[in-house]
Amino acid sequence: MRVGILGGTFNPPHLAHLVCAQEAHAQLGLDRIVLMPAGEPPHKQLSAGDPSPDTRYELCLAAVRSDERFVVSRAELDRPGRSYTVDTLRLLRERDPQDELTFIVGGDMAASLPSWREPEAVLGLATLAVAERVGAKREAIERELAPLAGAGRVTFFDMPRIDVSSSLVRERVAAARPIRYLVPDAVAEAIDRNGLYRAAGEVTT
Ligand SMILES: Nc1ncnc2c1ncn2[C@@H]1O[C@H](COP(=O)(O)OP(=O)(O)OP(=O)(O)O)[C@@H](O)[C@H]1O
Ligand SMILES: O=C(O)c1ccc[n+]([C@@H]2O[C@H](COP(=O)([O-])O)[C@@H](O)[C@H]2O)c1
Repeated sequence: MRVGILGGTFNPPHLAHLVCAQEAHAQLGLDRIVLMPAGEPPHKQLSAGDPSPDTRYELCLAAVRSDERFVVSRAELDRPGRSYTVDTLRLLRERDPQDELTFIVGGDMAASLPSWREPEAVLGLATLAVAERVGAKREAIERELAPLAGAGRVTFFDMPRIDVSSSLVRERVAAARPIRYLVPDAVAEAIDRNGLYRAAGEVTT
């Protein structure tokens, strides 16, 4: 099976995550997309008031509920410590050695691959599929990744530019502005029902 993995903090999942995954699914001929919420994001600091990993998992489930192309994995939530992608890919490879793995990232994340844990091992385990996103230029990303062994396993796909981020959604909720259409309805309902993001958290990077 050709499996695409969209890793993220999903704090919360939004429209651009789903469009990104959908375009990878369609353009790269993937059979299934796995949303992989990070238990402890390797490069991001969550703030104290942020929802728990389990709540972010529930938000991901709500986001993909009625779409049979998507599943949500608990692999990184059930593993203690920082959620390094290389560990996740090794686990998936061990579980299903026949699967062909594609790790999907937004262009902004792709350029940072050299600073990830064992970036060359990541490229040995999976194809890296990069969505082109505002501010992320293909040539700049290729230049950044060229020195890595396995750079030939980086592929690009197009997605409509969607200037939505989890930070934007959080800021809008904190400012009592509507988030309908920026996130799936079930996610907006869960955010509302659980009173998430009402107090502005410290900005994460
Ligand atoms: N608008 C977008 N267009 C394309 N890719 C995106 C977009 N938003 C997020 N992604 C990609 O989705 C993956 C998971 O992102 P993440 O969960 O960190 O969301 P985020 O919106 O970037 O979060 P935050 O605003 O909190 O930094 C990353 O690979 C990221 O590059
Ligand atoms: O493994 C690493 O060193 C590493 C460093 C930065 C990001 N990642 C992964 O990239 C994905 C997107 O990251 P983020 O910070 O946008 O949620 C997510 O699955 C992270 O675990 C992984």
